[in-house]
Amino acid sequence: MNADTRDESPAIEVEGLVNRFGDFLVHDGLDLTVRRGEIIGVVGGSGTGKSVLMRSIIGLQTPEAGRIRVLGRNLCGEDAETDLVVRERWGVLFQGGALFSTLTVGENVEVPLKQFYPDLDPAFRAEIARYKVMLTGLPESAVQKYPNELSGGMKKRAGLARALALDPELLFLDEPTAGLDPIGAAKFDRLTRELQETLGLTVFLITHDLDTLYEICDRVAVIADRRIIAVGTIPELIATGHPWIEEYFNGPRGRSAHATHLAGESAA
Ligand SMILES: Nc1ncnc2c1ncn2[C@@H]1O[C@H](COP(=O)(O)OP(=O)(O)OP(=O)(O)O)[C@@H](O)[C@H]1O
Repeated sequence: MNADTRDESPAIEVEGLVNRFGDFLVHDGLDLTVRRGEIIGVVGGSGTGKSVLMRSIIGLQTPEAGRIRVLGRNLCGEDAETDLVVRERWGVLFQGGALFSTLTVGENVEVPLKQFYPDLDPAFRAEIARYKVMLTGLPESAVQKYPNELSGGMKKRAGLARALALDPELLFLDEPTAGLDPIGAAKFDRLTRELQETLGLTVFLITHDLDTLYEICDRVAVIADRRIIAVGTIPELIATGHPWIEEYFNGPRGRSAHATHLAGESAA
């Protein structure tokens, strides 16, 4: 365990974030703190800037203004550090998996290993990749398969294996259950929770999936009006009385997800 891991500072701190595309202001003074070791769900209407927020945090989008600290390092703002070693400490599962179609699953998982550890023995690198693939519940045979030979759920797992390649402390998941059937989605939720617990991960999870929010998120952050308007447990969010939050969680789908969650709790 290194010094930064023992550091008790939040996993992610975003302050005063501003993002704009032309005249379109996406974020205007957005603040968010993610605690170490939590699964935080990020929700909001379509186009409210959830993915742009994630892209800002992982350095794929340069904000117009604001400060971003990840695992105690300043990534953005006047005092930004240029040493980007922190990038090794997170893994990202993009929407759709974003796998390289011409590489096998194993080779896809090897990509970050090659990038960050170019001198690693190829056989050892392949062995790490195989282990990561199996960690996500895929059969060993999946290592040699190409993305177009996999189902949607398997592709997500393969993308997750690649996100775990560097033993990250922080995992970013952008709509991981989108496009999965309800059983596949529930399995993926359980996998996320198991990995978070066993590997001690902090998880930043963008989702529209109410079941995911109820089943595995410790807290939920809501984006509306270009900011995070509330962060908390689902009961805490509902208690804010904000009309969008009220409609989101107390609408038919929200009530159904809550009922499923309660049924699962009483069966356990
Ligand atoms: N590179 C870009 N250039 C121009 N506009 C962009 C760019 N990236 C995002 N946007 C716009 O910023 C807004 C926020 O996009 P973003 O993808 O973050 O939304 P989102 O909340 O993740 O939406 P969804 O839930 O539909 O995935 C959208 O209106 C989008 O069209």
